[in-house]
Amino acid sequence: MKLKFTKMHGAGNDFVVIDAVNQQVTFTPEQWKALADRRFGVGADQMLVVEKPQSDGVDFRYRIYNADGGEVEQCGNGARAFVRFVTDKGLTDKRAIKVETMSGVIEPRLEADGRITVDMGAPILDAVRVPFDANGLQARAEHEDMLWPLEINGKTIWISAVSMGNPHAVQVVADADAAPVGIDGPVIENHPRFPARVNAGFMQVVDRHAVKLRVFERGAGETLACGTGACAAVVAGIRRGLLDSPVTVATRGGELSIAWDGGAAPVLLTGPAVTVFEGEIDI
Ligand SMILES: N[C@H](CCC[C@H](N)C(=O)O)C(=O)O
Repeated sequence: MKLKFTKMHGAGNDFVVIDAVNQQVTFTPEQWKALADRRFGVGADQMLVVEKPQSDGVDFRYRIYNADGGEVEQCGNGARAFVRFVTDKGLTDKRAIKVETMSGVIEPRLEADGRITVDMGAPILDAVRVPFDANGLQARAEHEDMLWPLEINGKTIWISAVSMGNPHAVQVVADADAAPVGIDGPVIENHPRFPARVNAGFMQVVDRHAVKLRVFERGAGETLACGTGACAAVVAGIRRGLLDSPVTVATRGGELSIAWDGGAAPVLLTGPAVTVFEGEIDI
């Protein structure tokens, strides 16, 4: 079939965005993987599929597929690209849009300055719901947080387990640029204590309102930015007593801003969303 798509990115985390309101899209994981391939396909970290809503009181549904073809629960940078897409395509004239995802309804908003703020909902900190198997592990309390030991490549790392609808393992490192993201990232991603696998965050604290972050993403490898990863890292940093809201997150692809008042308060993610080109592909 001929598939129309829009290539977009949010701080360098890049997407193939598809209007499934006006075209029928039912692909296999192999087809999603082929679309994401940077040599034989269009190339992207994730594919975002915009559909009519299934629930009342919601404007759209959007589905997220990783480069490995697997469907996942949430994508923070993708939520911003979604807003830019439906606005620019004239699929809505709203500026605050209710969109349902696999992990629930979120409400991204197009700001007057063109940036987009997404209410990502409250973080999930109960290990079982991340999901993280903590059985038999001895946690280390730090401020409000619980740090868990993981055996990785012959060493023990201490991680915060946080879900933003999707699972994250966040560790603090002295130097994000020097962190062994390519070596430890895949081992963390596939660690048996994360039954749904996990996104691995490497956070360097710059000051109480700024961090540098690299994320080895589940199903995509290291990306230039990870929106839910930035949310999870800031939540972990605030709970560890290392950060105060709001926090500027410097990623390799650009800056994100995260605000969180703690507890059951929502995490607010603000950042850019850019359309790169329109395309069509036979798939
Ligand atoms: N790799 C993630 C999905 C994309 C998240 C990321 N691109 C973001 O901006 O939040 C996962 O498997 O949970």
